[in-house]
Amino acid sequence: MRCLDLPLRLFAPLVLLFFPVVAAATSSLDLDSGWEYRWGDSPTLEDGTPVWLVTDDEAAWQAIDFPSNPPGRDGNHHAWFRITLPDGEWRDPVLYIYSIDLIAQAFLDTEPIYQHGNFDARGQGPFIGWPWHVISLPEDFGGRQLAFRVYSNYTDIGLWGEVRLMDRPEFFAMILNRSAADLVVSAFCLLLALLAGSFALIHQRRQTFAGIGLFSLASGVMILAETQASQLLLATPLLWDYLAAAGYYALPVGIGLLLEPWFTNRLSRWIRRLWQLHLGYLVLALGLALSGVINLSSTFPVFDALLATSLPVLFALIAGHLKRLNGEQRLVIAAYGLFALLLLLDMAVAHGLLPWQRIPVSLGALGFSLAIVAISLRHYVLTQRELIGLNQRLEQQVADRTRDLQHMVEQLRAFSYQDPLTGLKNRRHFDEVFAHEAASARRGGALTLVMLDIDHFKHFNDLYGHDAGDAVLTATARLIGEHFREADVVCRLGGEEFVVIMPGATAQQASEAVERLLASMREQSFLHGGEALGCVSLSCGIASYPTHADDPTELVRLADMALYRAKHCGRDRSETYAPST
Ligand SMILES: Nc1nc2c(ncn2[C@@H]2O[C@H](COP(=O)(O)OP(=O)(O)OP(=O)(O)O)[C@@H](O)[C@H]2O)c(=O)[nH]1
Repeated sequence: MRCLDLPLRLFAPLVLLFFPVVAAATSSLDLDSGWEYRWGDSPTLEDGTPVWLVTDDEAAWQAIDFPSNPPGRDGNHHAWFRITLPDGEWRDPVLYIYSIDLIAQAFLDTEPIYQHGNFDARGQGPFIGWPWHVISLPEDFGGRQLAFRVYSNYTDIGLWGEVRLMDRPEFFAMILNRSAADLVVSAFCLLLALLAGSFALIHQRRQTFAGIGLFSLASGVMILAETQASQLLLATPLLWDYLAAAGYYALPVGIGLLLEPWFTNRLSRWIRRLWQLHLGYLVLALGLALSGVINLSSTFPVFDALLATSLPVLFALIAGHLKRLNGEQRLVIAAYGLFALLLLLDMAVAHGLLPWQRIPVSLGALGFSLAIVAISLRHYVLTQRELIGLNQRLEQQVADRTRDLQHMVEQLRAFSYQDPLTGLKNRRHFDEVFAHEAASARRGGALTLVMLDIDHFKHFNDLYGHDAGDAVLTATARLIGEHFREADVVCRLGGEEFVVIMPGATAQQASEAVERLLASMREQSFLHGGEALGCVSLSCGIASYPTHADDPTELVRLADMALYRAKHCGRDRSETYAPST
């Protein structure tokens, strides 16, 4: 789990496609042959120089290709490795090592030149992380002996991964080039984690988003922590290893959270148990390591064994139920399958089951994140389409409702101008139409107003009752309407009083119409409930513009005066306004 780069032969084309910067070339020399090892720890001379660096006990040293895990460990926690450095032309040379299990001292001939970790009096010390190392060398190192004193109570002992001679600028370029892709992937995963985490807080499918969020966070943190450039950002190797462990251990928890709701009872219970087991291990292992009970390094092999078991179990469990899942869910499982495969390969390299090579674990994380993003984008497009459809339906509904509302408003408006008993227009309508006709008459034209009032209506009501009075009002209104022109506007002013606006009519024309109406009234026999109601008469007052008034608005008052005169003169008659009245 300590290596994240690419097995170049397999993945180089893919990586070049995504991350061309990774392919920058470096010239360097791998020290992967010519080593010797010796089990145990060297005694020291009085000045502290290890005896094994100065004595010539050649038989005690054994040849080994790479300074790691020599045969016959037999419970040994100490080993020494040495090599005679080759000649070469270097400018500011360094020795790059990735990495050391677990702590070590380096000597050039007898001179101590580097130390990783602290050795106590017994030559032991705690795990302080798995960083890469860069050891400065003098330019004349050719032919000199480089030796490592190593302590490890871990499964591996010695140097690990790569041991390479190079110039310092090339070393920096290599670190940056190797890290660029991982930094991008890590940022991508962390961004996805942030988005999924936010959705988990507000969305209904909380567990799904929590699973995606945790998985992305775990991958992002793990990749960032294992990226070689992280050590340049913050030289705290143990902290980075804790973060890498936390991310690594949390991966199966995240995927378990995501997968659990996709399956039914029994299967989902098994998935829950698996992720809970991993969560338990995460808390226990990191808790014990942080509290100093165990070394963080010792938690990795146990987790690797746990994951190597739980991964096949998980895939075996879900394999038979894939048909029930939809395409998106299968895509997520396929992406996780690829990621899991890379994790297992990386694990195999870390435990020496496969030769040293860089496994593109970050590519697995990228694939998973891209699958999630692709699914999210698809959902976004579908939601957008639904929204557009919904919007159109909504607009249609709003248009329908607006039309209904307008119709209602028109109806209400009509009602507000109508007298409900007689069906004639009411006083409000009269006021508006009269104002309009008066203005129009003022611009040139005649206008006549006729006021009509039923005679002794109070008495009538008293005699026949209010309902009979209503029937007479309705019949009278109809009769009035029948005796005037289309252009005339008949309104009920209130009570038993009516008015007729006659645009363009003279007083004479109005008088003739009124006389015909009065004659009809006299002949009209009113009925109510089958009962004859006797005669009802009308009194009328007429005033005309410009004959009787300088201003048309005067007509209301003048017609009213004429009506008063008609009443006064005995009712059942019509009077035209005369100035003397
Ligand atoms: N049935 C009925 N009666 C109404 C209505 N509106 C007003 N009235 C009655 O009409 C009568 C009007 O009486 P008055 O103003 O004294 O006039 P009148 O009795 O007709 O006397 P003159 O106008 O002088 O001939 C009152 O008794 C009102 O109650 C209505 O909508 N229906």
